[in-house]
Amino acid sequence: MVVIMTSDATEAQIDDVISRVHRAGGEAFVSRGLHRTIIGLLGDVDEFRSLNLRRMAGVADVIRISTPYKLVSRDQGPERSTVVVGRDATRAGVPIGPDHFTLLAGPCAVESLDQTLESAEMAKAAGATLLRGGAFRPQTLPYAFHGLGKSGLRILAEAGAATGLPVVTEVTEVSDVALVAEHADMLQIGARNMQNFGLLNAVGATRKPVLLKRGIQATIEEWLMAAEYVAQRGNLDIVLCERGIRTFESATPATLDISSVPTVQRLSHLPVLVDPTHASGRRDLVLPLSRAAIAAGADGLLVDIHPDPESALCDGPQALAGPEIRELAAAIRRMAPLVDRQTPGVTPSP
Ligand SMILES: O=C[C@H](O)[C@H](O)COP(=O)(O)O
Ligand SMILES: C=C(OP(=O)(O)O)C(=O)O
Repeated sequence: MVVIMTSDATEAQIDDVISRVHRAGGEAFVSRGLHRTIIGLLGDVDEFRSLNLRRMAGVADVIRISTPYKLVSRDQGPERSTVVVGRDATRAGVPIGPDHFTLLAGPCAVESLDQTLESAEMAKAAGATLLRGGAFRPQTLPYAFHGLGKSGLRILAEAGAATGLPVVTEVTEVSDVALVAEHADMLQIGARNMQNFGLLNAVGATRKPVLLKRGIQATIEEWLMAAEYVAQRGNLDIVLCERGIRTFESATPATLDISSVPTVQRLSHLPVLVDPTHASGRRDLVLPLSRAAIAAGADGLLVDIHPDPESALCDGPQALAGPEIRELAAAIRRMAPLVDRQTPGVTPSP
């Protein structure tokens, strides 16, 4: 069962609901998003029914939800959520949600200040409104480049500040969450950590938006359950990212599950992006997959770019450079309006 609070509910009204639930022997998990606060209830449903929660001040609705994930379920309201990244006293932030098409781009790995700055400028010129780059990088091969760590975070933040783009980066360890949250506007949980429950709890306890990639072998339900962990810790600012799943097909590292986009949007109110670069591992497939993602109704794209992919320390074959980025920008410019999306970073065609 979930309690949906009105958009103007006060802290005292939220506390009253929690106290009433506790007195009935239940547990209450408060989750806060941009437009709504939801309280997930755990305990005896019949007991909760007798509490008349719907009549309490600040309560908009009380809903019984049949899915195993409650706070991220679409059952709790018809509206899809918008998550705003990088909002503070001086910046309006970047929306990711049903009205926009948001491009996140940057180098798969932060390698140096020059490379990151150049990538950030390329990303911005292509209409990206968020800079994504890796400082802590999980890799199958222990001898591969694992990122610059803390200095990579500083470089990314500097490139973000220089270009005015809020930054998104992966966190792989619970012990690094506070450090990464200090430097980044959005915390990425990579595919390999989608079911690292300690990490999900830790990012859920921050006030930073979370980008949750689908696990390589995860079903949609497992993915949404992972999102529920983040929400249950209080953070409803979650954006999902489809990045392909492992199938018998070996032509690409993963098979992009494009049907997950409308499926997730039917099951959950959370925004969903598509990452065509990690799914395909090949630059020539990024544009066609991006077009498919836009047409399928994705809320945005996450793509790797690099000023000189041949010299990239990792994932060069999938990184877009100058001409491909311009093609991608043109495709977004043409296609996003056809699916009723605004593209704030994209300059309209003359
Ligand atoms: O996902 C991490 C990197 O981008 C890289 O593609 C991972 O390579 P791996 O599949 O060999 O770990
Ligand atoms: C490593 C990445 O992707 P994934 O976790 O989807 O493999 C990434 O986005 O940098």
